[in-house]
Amino acid sequence: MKVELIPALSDNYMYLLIDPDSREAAVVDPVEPIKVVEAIRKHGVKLTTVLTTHHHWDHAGGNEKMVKLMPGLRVYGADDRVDAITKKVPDSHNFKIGTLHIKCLHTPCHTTGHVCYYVTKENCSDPPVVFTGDTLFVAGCGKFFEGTADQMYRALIDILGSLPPETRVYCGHEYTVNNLKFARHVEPDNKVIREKLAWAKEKCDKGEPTVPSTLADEFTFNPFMRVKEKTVQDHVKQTSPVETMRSLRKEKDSFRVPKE
Ligand SMILES: C[C@@H](O)C(=O)SC[C@H](NC(=O)CC[C@H](N)C(=O)O)C(=O)NCC(=O)O
Repeated sequence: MKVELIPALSDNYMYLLIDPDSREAAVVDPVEPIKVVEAIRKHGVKLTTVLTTHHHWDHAGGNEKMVKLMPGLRVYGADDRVDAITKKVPDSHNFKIGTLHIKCLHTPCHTTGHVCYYVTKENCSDPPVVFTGDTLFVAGCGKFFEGTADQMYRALIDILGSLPPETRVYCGHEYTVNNLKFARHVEPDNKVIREKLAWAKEKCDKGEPTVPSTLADEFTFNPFMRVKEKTVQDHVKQTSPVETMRSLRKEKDSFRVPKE
């Protein structure tokens, strides 16, 4: 399978997901539809589907225009607030884009109707991919606008954390440098965080994306995926992983990112 990353707005990512066998494609969170149409033309694929992670304008705000530009598109989401939605998916709902299998994973917390899309292809050596919207970022997670620490723990650790470790993570925003500065504040002695931060700064200086990461890597540098680690728990003076999640989010909500 192929994933084309399309930058949008100031720090959002849209993704074109292509099944190379059927040339059928889906787009994730097409907030700038004209850019999506250009990408479809470039790849010569047939766009059939919009995958919406959640209802926020910077993710679902292009759906109406996308459907006007390409009538007949199926628009998936898990929230009645998603613009132009045609299919409200239950948790674990499965469907296909050509020969690609898509599994909808409900991850309520950033918004109540947030959904991640997990994609696999049979008899294919490519690793699986997951589109995580504003649930999981590289080295961070979304704010708990409509949910709780228990829900984010379930989303990050129980649901996303039990996918295969090699799964590629495609998230909704480029926040990696700021997230890693917070991660370094939480675990100043974690060498992996410092190395990833140096790498991410270099990528951003060159105008290149830091996406995708892998789930295995997230467990090494993402404080919100590391809530079972003693170093992270000690930082927030907690001993339970869920309380650690709650304290980390509270601290990050008011964290002043150092300039450097
Ligand atoms: C409503 C819509 O705009 C969002 O929810 S965006 C996701 C949100 N982002 C921010 O609050 C801005 C972050 C800042 N620009 C940065 O670079 O970090 C969010 O959930 N962010 C997660 C976080 O940890 O800040």
